[in-house]
Amino acid sequence: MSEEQLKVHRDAIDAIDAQVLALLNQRAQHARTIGEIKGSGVVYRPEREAQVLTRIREINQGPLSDEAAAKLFREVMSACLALERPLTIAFLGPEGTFSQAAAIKHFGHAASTQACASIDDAFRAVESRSADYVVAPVENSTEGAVGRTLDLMVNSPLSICGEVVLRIHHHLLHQGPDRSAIKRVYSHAQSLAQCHEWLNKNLPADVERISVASNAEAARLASLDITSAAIAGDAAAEKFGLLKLAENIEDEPNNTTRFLVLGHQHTTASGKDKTSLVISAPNRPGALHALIEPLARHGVSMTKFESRPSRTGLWEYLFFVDVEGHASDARLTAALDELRGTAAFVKVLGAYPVAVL
Ligand SMILES: O=C(O)C(=O)C[C@]1(C(=O)O)C=C[C@@H](O)C=C1
Repeated sequence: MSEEQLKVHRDAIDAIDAQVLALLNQRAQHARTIGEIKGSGVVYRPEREAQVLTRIREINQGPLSDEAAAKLFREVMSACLALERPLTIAFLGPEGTFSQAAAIKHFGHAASTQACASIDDAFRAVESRSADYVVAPVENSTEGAVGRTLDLMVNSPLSICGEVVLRIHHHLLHQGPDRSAIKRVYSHAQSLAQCHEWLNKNLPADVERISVASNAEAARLASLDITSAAIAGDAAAEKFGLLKLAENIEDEPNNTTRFLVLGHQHTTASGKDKTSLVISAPNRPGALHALIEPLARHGVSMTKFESRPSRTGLWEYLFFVDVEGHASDARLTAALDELRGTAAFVKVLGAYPVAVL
């Protein structure tokens, strides 16, 4: 292609960029006015964001993929929302964790992220209103439930207002290119478990595996010592300037973590929602069946069922249940009313849009 031909297309791109920018600023102006109408009310509207992103995917005609188009609009909405009021999102730190990556995936880059020392601290930051929302891991496709997040939700005044699904890729990170220098590998216990087979096959048996509070902490430790390596993701590799000696070492190629977004608001229906509940049954035969039966009878589909010891009585259990639909849907309201009559304890943890990205 000649320089002249390139110029024709670059001039066209310059002209289009000017139009796109003018339109984006018009959009931002509307968002700013919406912010004024909302006044001191809640600015972040997860149901509306889900509708905007879903519509973008539907009307996209390419050549951009639906995913790429939705990601661009994710950032556009993030910048528009920041004009109404910038948001602060608490996550399990330090900087560079998958929780931070999930927070940015969901809220875009215009939101500020606030690293917390534990999932408990991240909940507390929002409960005390020093942050607006918390993004907390709740389940991993290989390792199962994140018990601490489930336990915290039982007593927290916060409600779930969104979910984020993140593909997790782990890498072996090290300061230099020489794998034989490695005497120990640091990572979060869940990540060590998710890469267990790879470690068995690819590192000598005497290389110690040490679990630490987070993958980012593991990367920080590896950046201080040539005999240490870490298992962590891209963000941690970048932050601590480490080399990827092996990429995508997770045993399960579809390794995915689901995170929940919690805040002080109740989300209205978006058209494609989920509701999360925690319920407990009296300790007698058939009690569990009695809990589930009203859901089935009212045609409510369950997408998750997880049990946890209740911590209040020996051999008593709490059941974490996700169902399709919004808590305000007629079928769900009827099922919930019946459940409240039979279960020892029922709490709606939140009703929220199904993840679009
Ligand atoms: O529709 C709104 O309520 C807006 O504030 C606008 C907008 C957007 O940019 O589209 C921005 C933030 C909200 O979370 C949802 C949507």
